[in-house]
Amino acid sequence: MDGIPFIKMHGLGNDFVIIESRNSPVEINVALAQAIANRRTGVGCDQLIVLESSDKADAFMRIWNPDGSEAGACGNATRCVGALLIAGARRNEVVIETVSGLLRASSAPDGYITVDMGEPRLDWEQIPLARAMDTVKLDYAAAPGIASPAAVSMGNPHVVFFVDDAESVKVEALGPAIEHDPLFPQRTNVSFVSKQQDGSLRVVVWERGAGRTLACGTAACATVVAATRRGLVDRKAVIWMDGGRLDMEWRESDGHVIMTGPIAVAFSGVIALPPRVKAA
Ligand SMILES: N[C@H](CCC[C@H](N)C(=O)O)C(=O)O
Repeated sequence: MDGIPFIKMHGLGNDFVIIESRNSPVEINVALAQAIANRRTGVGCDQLIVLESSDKADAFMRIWNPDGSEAGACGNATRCVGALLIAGARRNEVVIETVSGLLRASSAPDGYITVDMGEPRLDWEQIPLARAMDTVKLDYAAAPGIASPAAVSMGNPHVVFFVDDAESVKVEALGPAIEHDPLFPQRTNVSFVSKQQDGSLRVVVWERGAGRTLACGTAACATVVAATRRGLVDRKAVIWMDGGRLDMEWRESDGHVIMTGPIAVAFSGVIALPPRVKAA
């Protein structure tokens, strides 16, 4: 039976099916992406990642959400792909091309991976928003006490709400309405953030096209940028997501957002394709 080999990896529980398509191209379409990502009838993942050939990087990383939409960035997956490419290339740093630009991944102590996620996009048209607004504090309210968020793009749209207690936000109730609000023409990822006693930031995420996830790397990037712009942190932050910790910096020297965190391999396998049934 025909099949597509894959490896399942995750970063803090944000999990990915990764398909190698650089040598023998694998044709993925919306229906196949949805089928693979389906947690009941497929392999199941938060994003499907397809590695394609690139003439300016070690690989081009294509990112599919479980709803079949393509995403412009995926921080935790970039760490996982970085680890795979570093192992294969026997180098400590690799370059990954995405639709949003070139990202550099490098090995860090304790088997962690550091990714330079590039510069945030901060203009309302770059998020994008449907109308001109100050992205430090949007003129937008989602619910009582859930208002005036910041907006940041890391190559994908993020809206960041600062709240008293992120863990008490009803994410599944609020997430879909915010994701689909007409203010966000390309929908948006949604983060709820609260500052903790020790100065770290607790972040709970509703992802565009994926729903609630245990972690989201680009949300962590958007959060450190938004929190710095709002005066809550000074460019560096320890971010605690449901799945664990990310160490973040919005670097002053070049304005790039740097993320460091763990990755893990779960298993590998083959996605079985339906037998080619010949028409009678
Ligand atoms: N899990 C990913 C984000 C996926 C973003 C995707 N949901 C979108 O439509 O932008 C991360 O670690 O950054």
